[in-house]
Amino acid sequence: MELFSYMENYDYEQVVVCQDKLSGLKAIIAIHDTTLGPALGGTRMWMYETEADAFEDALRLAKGMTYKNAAAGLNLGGGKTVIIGDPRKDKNEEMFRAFGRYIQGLNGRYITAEDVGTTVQDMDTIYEETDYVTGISPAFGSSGNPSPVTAYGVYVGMKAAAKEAFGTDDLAGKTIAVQGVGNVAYNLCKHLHEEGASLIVTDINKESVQRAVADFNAKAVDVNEIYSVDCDIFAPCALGAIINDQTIPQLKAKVIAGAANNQLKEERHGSLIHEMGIVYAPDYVINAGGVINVADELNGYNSERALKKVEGIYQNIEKVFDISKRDQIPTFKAADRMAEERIERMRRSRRQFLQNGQHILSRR
Ligand SMILES: NC(=O)C1=CN([C@@H]2O[C@H](COP(=O)(O)OP(=O)(O)OC[C@H]3O[C@@H](n4cnc5c(N)ncnc54)[C@H](O)[C@@H]3O)[C@@H](O)[C@H]2O)C=CC1
Ligand SMILES: CC(C)CC(=O)C(=O)O
Repeated sequence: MELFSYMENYDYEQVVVCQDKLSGLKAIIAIHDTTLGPALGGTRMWMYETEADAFEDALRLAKGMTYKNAAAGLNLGGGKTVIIGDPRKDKNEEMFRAFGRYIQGLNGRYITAEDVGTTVQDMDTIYEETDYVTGISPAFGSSGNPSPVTAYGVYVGMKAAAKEAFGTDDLAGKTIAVQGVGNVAYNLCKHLHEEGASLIVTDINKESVQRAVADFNAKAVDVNEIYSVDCDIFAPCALGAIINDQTIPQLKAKVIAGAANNQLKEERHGSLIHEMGIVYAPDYVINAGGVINVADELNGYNSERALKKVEGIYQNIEKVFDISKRDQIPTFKAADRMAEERIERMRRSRRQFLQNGQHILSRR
Protein backbone atom coordinates (compact mmCIF):
# COMPACT_ATOMS: atom_id res chain seq x y z
CA MET A 1 0.00 0.00 0.00
CA GLU A 2 1.30 3.49 -0.91
CA LEU A 3 0.34 5.02 2.44
CA PHE A 4 0.52 8.71 1.56
CA SER A 5 -1.41 8.36 -1.70
CA TYR A 6 -4.05 6.29 0.13
CA MET A 7 -4.28 8.97 2.86
CA GLU A 8 -4.49 11.73 0.28
CA ASN A 9 -7.08 9.86 -1.76
CA TYR A 10 -9.43 9.31 1.20
CA ASP A 11 -8.60 12.52 3.15
CA TYR A 12 -6.89 10.97 6.19
CA GLU A 13 -5.40 13.45 8.68
CA GLN A 14 -2.90 11.33 10.58
CA VAL A 15 -1.52 7.83 11.09
CA VAL A 16 0.57 7.15 14.19
CA VAL A 17 2.65 3.95 14.39
CA CYS A 18 3.50 2.99 17.99
CA GLN A 19 5.89 0.33 19.27
CA ASP A 20 7.19 -0.58 22.70
CA LYS A 21 9.87 -3.29 22.73
CA LEU A 22 9.48 -4.21 26.42
CA SER A 23 5.76 -4.96 26.18
CA GLY A 24 5.67 -6.02 22.53
CA LEU A 25 3.22 -3.24 21.62
CA LYS A 26 2.76 -2.80 17.87
CA ALA A 27 -0.14 -0.39 17.30
CA ILE A 28 -1.43 1.71 14.43
CA ILE A 29 -3.63 4.69 15.33
CA ALA A 30 -5.46 6.03 12.28
CA ILE A 31 -7.21 9.41 12.55
CA HIS A 32 -9.38 9.95 9.47
CA ASP A 33 -11.26 13.22 10.00
CA THR A 34 -11.85 15.57 12.98
CA THR A 35 -14.15 18.15 11.37
CA LEU A 36 -16.97 17.23 13.76
CA GLY A 37 -14.73 16.88 16.83
CA PRO A 38 -12.12 14.58 18.37
CA ALA A 39 -11.78 11.21 16.60
CA LEU A 40 -13.43 8.45 18.60
CA GLY A 41 -13.12 4.78 17.74
CA GLY A 42 -12.22 1.52 19.39
CA THR A 43 -8.99 -0.44 19.66
CA ARG A 44 -8.99 -3.81 17.89
CA MET A 45 -6.39 -6.49 18.76
CA TRP A 46 -6.07 -9.20 16.09
CA MET A 47 -3.54 -11.67 14.74
CA TYR A 48 -3.04 -9.96 11.37
CA GLU A 49 -1.14 -12.08 8.86
CA THR A 50 0.82 -9.10 7.57
CA GLU A 51 1.48 -5.49 8.66
CA ALA A 52 -0.19 -4.40 5.42
CA ASP A 53 -3.41 -6.16 6.56
CA ALA A 54 -3.19 -4.30 9.87
CA PHE A 55 -2.68 -0.93 8.17
CA GLU A 56 -5.60 -1.60 5.79
CA ASP A 57 -7.91 -2.58 8.67
CA ALA A 58 -6.96 0.47 10.74
CA LEU A 59 -7.52 2.84 7.82
CA ARG A 60 -10.85 1.27 6.73
CA LEU A 61 -12.14 1.20 10.31
CA ALA A 62 -11.11 4.81 10.99
CA LYS A 63 -12.95 6.13 7.91
CA GLY A 64 -15.96 4.05 8.95
CA MET A 65 -15.95 5.83 12.31
CA THR A 66 -16.04 9.26 10.64
CA TYR A 67 -19.18 8.21 8.78
CA LYS A 68 -20.65 6.39 11.77
CA ASN A 69 -20.25 9.33 14.16
CA ALA A 70 -21.53 11.82 11.57
CA ALA A 71 -24.58 9.70 10.67
CA ALA A 72 -25.35 9.19 14.39
CA GLY A 73 -25.44 12.95 14.91
CA LEU A 74 -22.40 12.94 17.21
CA ASN A 75 -19.90 15.81 17.46
CA LEU A 76 -17.06 13.36 16.96
CA GLY A 77 -14.63 12.57 14.17
CA GLY A 78 -13.41 9.16 13.07
CA GLY A 79 -10.38 7.20 14.23
CA LYS A 80 -9.46 3.65 15.18
CA THR A 81 -6.52 1.65 16.44
CA VAL A 82 -5.35 -1.84 15.64
CA ILE A 83 -2.88 -3.68 17.84
CA ILE A 84 -1.08 -6.56 16.15
CA GLY A 85 -1.16 -9.65 18.38
CA ASP A 86 -3.20 -12.53 19.77
CA PRO A 87 -5.61 -11.10 22.37
CA ARG A 88 -5.68 -14.49 24.11
CA LYS A 89 -1.93 -14.66 24.83
CA ASP A 90 -0.02 -11.49 23.92
CA LYS A 91 -1.69 -9.01 26.30
CA ASN A 92 0.15 -7.51 29.32
CA GLU A 93 -0.29 -4.44 31.53
CA GLU A 94 2.76 -2.63 30.15
CA MET A 95 1.40 -2.92 26.60
CA PHE A 96 -1.80 -1.03 27.38
CA ARG A 97 -0.04 1.48 29.63
CA ALA A 98 2.46 2.27 26.88
CA PHE A 99 -0.44 2.54 24.44
CA GLY A 100 -2.23 4.90 26.86
CA ARG A 101 0.81 7.19 26.92
CA TYR A 102 0.82 7.34 23.12
CA ILE A 103 -2.88 8.33 23.19
CA GLN A 104 -2.23 10.99 25.86
CA GLY A 105 0.45 12.42 23.58
CA LEU A 106 -2.20 13.09 20.94
CA ASN A 107 -3.73 15.59 23.41
CA GLY A 108 -7.36 14.61 22.90
CA ARG A 109 -7.39 14.38 19.10
CA TYR A 110 -8.15 10.63 19.47
CA ILE A 111 -10.32 8.92 22.08
CA THR A 112 -10.35 5.14 22.25
CA ALA A 113 -12.73 2.41 23.46
CA GLU A 114 -13.23 -1.34 23.00
CA ASP A 115 -13.45 -3.33 19.80
CA VAL A 116 -12.63 -6.91 18.77
CA GLY A 117 -10.04 -8.44 21.09
CA THR A 118 -10.07 -5.71 23.77
CA THR A 119 -12.05 -5.49 27.00
CA VAL A 120 -13.22 -3.08 29.70
CA GLN A 121 -10.22 -4.21 31.78
CA ASP A 122 -7.88 -3.18 28.95
CA MET A 123 -9.58 0.23 28.83
CA ASP A 124 -9.16 0.60 32.62
CA THR A 125 -5.42 -0.07 32.19
CA ILE A 126 -5.21 2.52 29.40
CA TYR A 127 -7.06 4.94 31.71
CA GLU A 128 -4.10 4.74 34.12
CA GLU A 129 -2.10 6.75 31.54
CA THR A 130 -4.58 8.88 29.62
CA ASP A 131 -7.89 10.70 29.97
CA TYR A 132 -8.85 10.01 26.36
CA VAL A 133 -10.48 6.60 26.73
CA THR A 134 -14.15 5.60 27.09
CA GLY A 135 -16.00 2.39 27.81
CA ILE A 136 -14.11 2.03 31.12
CA SER A 137 -15.59 0.48 34.27
CA PRO A 138 -18.80 1.96 35.70
CA ALA A 139 -16.84 2.24 38.97
CA PHE A 140 -15.22 5.29 37.38
CA GLY A 141 -18.66 6.72 36.50
CA SER A 142 -18.19 5.44 32.97
CA SER A 143 -20.41 3.40 30.64
CA GLY A 144 -18.61 0.05 30.83
CA ASN A 145 -18.63 -2.54 28.04
CA PRO A 146 -20.37 -0.99 24.97
CA SER A 147 -21.19 -4.37 23.38
CA PRO A 148 -24.63 -4.93 24.96
CA VAL A 149 -25.70 -1.44 23.85
CA THR A 150 -24.33 -2.02 20.36
CA ALA A 151 -26.37 -5.23 20.32
CA TYR A 152 -29.53 -3.34 21.33
CA GLY A 153 -28.97 -0.84 18.53
CA VAL A 154 -28.49 -3.64 15.99
CA TYR A 155 -31.71 -5.25 17.30
CA VAL A 156 -33.83 -2.09 16.81
CA GLY A 157 -32.14 -1.40 13.46
CA MET A 158 -32.85 -4.94 12.32
CA LYS A 159 -36.54 -4.41 13.15
CA ALA A 160 -36.60 -1.30 10.94
CA ALA A 161 -34.98 -3.28 8.11
CA ALA A 162 -37.51 -6.12 8.59
CA LYS A 163 -40.36 -3.60 8.30
CA GLU A 164 -38.86 -2.40 4.99
CA ALA A 165 -38.50 -5.94 3.63
CA PHE A 166 -41.49 -7.79 5.12
CA GLY A 167 -43.96 -5.01 6.00
CA THR A 168 -43.69 -5.68 9.72
CA ASP A 169 -40.97 -5.11 12.32
CA ASP A 170 -42.12 -8.15 14.29
CA LEU A 171 -39.25 -10.68 14.23
CA ALA A 172 -41.21 -13.53 15.82
CA GLY A 173 -40.96 -16.59 13.57
CA LYS A 174 -38.23 -15.07 11.41
CA THR A 175 -35.06 -17.11 10.86
CA ILE A 176 -31.89 -15.12 11.48
CA ALA A 177 -28.41 -16.39 10.53
CA VAL A 178 -25.77 -14.89 12.84
CA GLN A 179 -22.07 -14.93 11.84
CA GLY A 180 -19.86 -14.59 14.93
CA VAL A 181 -21.48 -14.95 18.36
CA GLY A 182 -19.06 -12.88 20.43
CA ASN A 183 -19.67 -9.93 22.73
CA VAL A 184 -22.16 -8.10 20.54
CA ALA A 185 -23.94 -11.00 18.85
CA TYR A 186 -24.45 -12.98 22.06
CA ASN A 187 -26.44 -10.01 23.42
CA LEU A 188 -28.19 -9.57 20.05
CA CYS A 189 -29.26 -13.25 20.11
CA LYS A 190 -30.76 -12.69 23.56
CA HIS A 191 -33.07 -9.96 22.19
CA LEU A 192 -33.95 -12.02 19.09
CA HIS A 193 -34.62 -15.19 21.08
CA GLU A 194 -36.86 -13.30 23.50
CA GLU A 195 -38.86 -11.94 20.54
CA GLY A 196 -39.39 -15.46 19.19
CA ALA A 197 -36.99 -15.52 16.25
CA SER A 198 -35.24 -18.76 15.21
CA LEU A 199 -31.44 -18.54 15.24
CA ILE A 200 -28.77 -20.18 13.10
CA VAL A 201 -25.26 -19.42 14.38
CA THR A 202 -21.61 -19.96 13.51
CA ASP A 203 -18.25 -18.94 14.95
CA ILE A 204 -14.60 -20.00 14.62
CA ASN A 205 -14.70 -20.33 18.41
CA LYS A 206 -16.59 -23.52 19.24
CA GLU A 207 -17.34 -22.52 22.85
CA SER A 208 -19.14 -19.41 21.59
CA VAL A 209 -21.30 -21.58 19.34
CA GLN A 210 -22.07 -24.07 22.12
CA ARG A 211 -23.10 -21.22 24.43
CA ALA A 212 -25.54 -19.82 21.83
CA VAL A 213 -26.98 -23.30 21.14
CA ALA A 214 -27.49 -23.92 24.86
CA ASP A 215 -28.86 -20.48 25.74
CA PHE A 216 -30.98 -19.69 22.68
CA ASN A 217 -31.80 -23.10 21.20
CA ALA A 218 -29.82 -21.97 18.14
CA LYS A 219 -28.90 -24.28 15.26
CA ALA A 220 -25.14 -24.44 14.66
CA VAL A 221 -23.63 -24.55 11.17
CA ASP A 222 -20.08 -24.59 9.85
CA VAL A 223 -18.42 -21.19 9.25
CA ASN A 224 -18.58 -21.68 5.47
CA GLU A 225 -22.28 -22.65 5.50
CA ILE A 226 -23.63 -19.50 7.13
CA TYR A 227 -23.97 -17.62 3.83
CA SER A 228 -26.11 -20.26 2.11
CA VAL A 229 -28.52 -21.30 4.87
CA ASP A 230 -32.24 -20.74 4.34
CA CYS A 231 -33.00 -17.62 6.40
CA ASP A 232 -34.89 -14.34 6.33
CA ILE A 233 -32.11 -12.16 7.75
CA PHE A 234 -28.30 -12.52 7.62
CA ALA A 235 -26.56 -10.79 10.56
CA PRO A 236 -22.78 -10.44 10.03
CA CYS A 237 -21.31 -9.90 13.52
CA ALA A 238 -17.69 -11.01 13.05
CA LEU A 239 -15.13 -9.20 10.84
CA GLY A 240 -15.36 -7.13 7.69
CA ALA A 241 -15.32 -7.61 3.90
CA ILE A 242 -17.65 -10.61 4.12
CA ILE A 243 -20.11 -9.26 1.50
CA ASN A 244 -18.01 -10.12 -1.55
CA ASP A 245 -17.89 -11.95 -4.89
CA GLN A 246 -17.63 -15.36 -3.19
CA THR A 247 -20.43 -14.93 -0.63
CA ILE A 248 -23.07 -12.88 -2.48
CA PRO A 249 -24.05 -15.71 -4.88
CA GLN A 250 -24.75 -17.96 -1.85
CA LEU A 251 -27.05 -15.56 0.00
CA LYS A 252 -30.75 -16.50 0.45
CA ALA A 253 -31.54 -13.80 3.02
CA LYS A 254 -33.86 -10.93 2.09
CA VAL A 255 -32.19 -8.64 4.66
CA ILE A 256 -28.58 -8.05 5.74
CA ALA A 257 -28.47 -6.39 9.17
CA GLY A 258 -25.50 -6.98 11.46
CA ALA A 259 -22.93 -5.45 13.82
CA ALA A 260 -19.72 -6.06 11.90
CA ASN A 261 -17.78 -3.02 10.71
CA ASN A 262 -16.91 -2.66 7.00
CA GLN A 263 -19.14 -5.53 5.81
CA LEU A 264 -18.84 -4.59 2.11
CA LYS A 265 -15.53 -5.70 0.62
CA GLU A 266 -15.93 -3.03 -2.06
CA GLU A 267 -18.63 -0.46 -2.79
CA ARG A 268 -19.66 -2.41 -5.91
CA HIS A 269 -20.82 -5.22 -3.60
CA GLY A 270 -23.27 -2.79 -2.00
CA SER A 271 -24.65 -1.98 -5.46
CA LEU A 272 -24.84 -5.70 -6.33
CA ILE A 273 -26.96 -6.69 -3.31
CA HIS A 274 -29.16 -3.64 -3.92
CA GLU A 275 -29.80 -4.79 -7.51
CA MET A 276 -30.65 -8.25 -6.15
CA GLY A 277 -33.38 -6.64 -4.02
CA ILE A 278 -31.67 -7.44 -0.70
CA VAL A 279 -32.46 -4.84 2.00
CA TYR A 280 -29.07 -3.81 3.40
CA ALA A 281 -28.93 -1.91 6.69
CA PRO A 282 -25.62 0.01 6.35
CA ASP A 283 -23.19 -1.31 8.94
CA TYR A 284 -22.05 1.98 10.46
CA VAL A 285 -25.66 3.17 10.88
CA ILE A 286 -27.04 0.02 12.52
CA ASN A 287 -23.99 -0.65 14.75
CA ALA A 288 -23.65 2.88 16.17
CA GLY A 289 -25.14 1.97 19.56
CA GLY A 290 -21.74 1.42 21.16
CA VAL A 291 -20.25 4.72 20.12
CA ILE A 292 -23.47 6.58 21.00
CA ASN A 293 -23.25 5.01 24.46
CA VAL A 294 -19.60 5.82 25.15
CA ALA A 295 -19.92 9.28 23.58
CA ASP A 296 -22.43 10.11 26.29
CA GLU A 297 -19.48 10.03 28.74
CA LEU A 298 -18.31 13.32 27.24
CA ASN A 299 -21.37 14.94 28.85
CA GLY A 300 -21.12 12.99 32.10
CA TYR A 301 -22.57 9.50 31.44
CA ASN A 302 -26.34 9.11 31.77
CA SER A 303 -27.51 5.63 30.62
CA GLU A 304 -31.16 6.68 30.18
CA ARG A 305 -30.20 9.55 27.85
CA ALA A 306 -27.77 7.30 25.95
CA LEU A 307 -30.27 4.46 25.45
CA LYS A 308 -32.91 6.90 24.24
CA LYS A 309 -30.47 8.05 21.55
CA VAL A 310 -29.61 4.44 20.66
CA GLU A 311 -33.30 3.73 20.08
CA GLY A 312 -33.14 6.44 17.42
CA ILE A 313 -31.18 4.00 15.25
CA TYR A 314 -34.60 2.65 14.17
CA GLN A 315 -35.54 6.05 12.68
CA ASN A 316 -32.02 6.58 11.29
CA ILE A 317 -32.26 3.30 9.34
CA GLU A 318 -35.71 4.35 8.05
CA LYS A 319 -34.20 7.70 6.97
CA VAL A 320 -31.51 5.87 5.00
CA PHE A 321 -34.18 3.78 3.23
CA ASP A 322 -36.13 6.96 2.42
CA ILE A 323 -33.01 8.63 0.89
CA SER A 324 -32.27 5.42 -1.06
CA LYS A 325 -35.78 5.40 -2.59
CA ARG A 326 -35.93 9.19 -3.13
CA ASP A 327 -32.56 9.36 -4.91
CA GLN A 328 -32.71 5.87 -6.44
CA ILE A 329 -29.35 4.86 -4.94
CA PRO A 330 -28.22 1.79 -2.91
CA THR A 331 -28.68 2.11 0.86
CA PHE A 332 -24.90 2.19 1.52
CA LYS A 333 -24.66 5.28 -0.73
CA ALA A 334 -27.69 6.83 0.98
CA ALA A 335 -25.97 6.47 4.35
CA ASP A 336 -22.76 8.01 2.95
CA ARG A 337 -24.80 10.92 1.56
CA MET A 338 -26.44 11.50 4.98
CA ALA A 339 -23.04 11.49 6.73
CA GLU A 340 -21.18 13.56 4.13
CA GLU A 341 -23.88 16.25 4.08
CA ARG A 342 -23.54 16.70 7.86
CA ILE A 343 -19.74 16.84 7.71
CA GLU A 344 -19.84 19.36 4.84
CA ARG A 345 -22.23 21.59 6.77
CA MET A 346 -19.82 21.64 9.71
CA ARG A 347 -16.69 21.88 7.54
CA ARG A 348 -17.88 25.25 6.27
CA SER A 349 -17.64 26.56 9.83
CA ARG A 350 -14.46 24.87 11.09
CA ARG A 351 -11.51 22.66 10.12
CA GLN A 352 -9.56 20.16 12.27
CA PHE A 353 -10.28 19.52 15.96
CA LEU A 354 -7.55 21.34 17.91
CA GLN A 355 -7.27 21.04 21.67
CA ASN A 356 -8.18 24.44 23.13
CA GLY A 357 -8.60 24.78 26.87
CA GLN A 358 -9.69 21.98 29.16
CA HIS A 359 -10.86 18.76 27.42
CA ILE A 360 -13.91 17.37 29.26
CA LEU A 361 -12.07 14.06 29.82
CA SER A 362 -8.92 15.76 31.05
CA ARG A 363 -7.96 15.02 34.67
CA ARG A 364 -4.31 16.08 34.40
N1 LIG B 1 -18.10 -4.16 20.55
C1 LIG B 1 -18.84 -3.15 20.11
O1 LIG B 1 -19.49 -2.43 20.88
C2 LIG B 1 -18.90 -2.89 18.64
C3 LIG B 1 -18.45 -3.85 17.72
N2 LIG B 1 -18.59 -3.61 16.38
C4 LIG B 1 -18.16 -4.61 15.41
O2 LIG B 1 -18.96 -5.79 15.59
C5 LIG B 1 -18.17 -6.95 15.29
C6 LIG B 1 -18.16 -7.87 16.51
O3 LIG B 1 -17.61 -7.16 17.58
P1 LIG B 1 -17.50 -7.86 19.03
O4 LIG B 1 -18.70 -8.70 19.30
O5 LIG B 1 -17.12 -6.81 19.99
O6 LIG B 1 -16.22 -8.80 18.81
P2 LIG B 1 -15.94 -10.26 19.41
O7 LIG B 1 -14.52 -10.57 19.12
O8 LIG B 1 -16.47 -10.35 20.81
O9 LIG B 1 -16.89 -11.18 18.50
C7 LIG B 1 -16.54 -11.49 17.18
C8 LIG B 1 -16.78 -13.00 17.03
O10 LIG B 1 -16.59 -13.33 15.66
C9 LIG B 1 -15.89 -14.57 15.62
N3 LIG B 1 -15.27 -14.70 14.31
C10 LIG B 1 -14.14 -14.11 13.84
N4 LIG B 1 -13.93 -14.46 12.57
C11 LIG B 1 -14.96 -15.28 12.21
C12 LIG B 1 -15.34 -15.97 11.03
N5 LIG B 1 -14.57 -15.90 9.94
N6 LIG B 1 -16.49 -16.69 11.03
C13 LIG B 1 -17.25 -16.79 12.15
N7 LIG B 1 -16.95 -16.16 13.30
C14 LIG B 1 -15.82 -15.43 13.32
C15 LIG B 1 -14.92 -14.52 16.79
O11 LIG B 1 -14.51 -15.83 17.17
C16 LIG B 1 -15.79 -13.83 17.85
O12 LIG B 1 -16.49 -14.77 18.65
C17 LIG B 1 -16.79 -6.43 14.89
O13 LIG B 1 -16.72 -6.26 13.49
C18 LIG B 1 -16.73 -5.06 15.57
O14 LIG B 1 -15.82 -4.19 14.92
C19 LIG B 1 -19.18 -2.47 15.89
C20 LIG B 1 -19.62 -1.51 16.76
C21 LIG B 1 -19.42 -1.60 18.16
C1 LIG C 1 -17.34 2.45 21.36
C2 LIG C 1 -16.71 1.66 20.27
C3 LIG C 1 -17.20 0.25 20.25
C4 LIG C 1 -16.96 2.37 18.98
C5 LIG C 1 -16.35 1.66 17.81
O1 LIG C 1 -15.17 1.53 17.70
C6 LIG C 1 -17.26 1.11 16.78
O2 LIG C 1 -18.44 1.50 16.81
O3 LIG C 1 -16.76 0.31 15.95
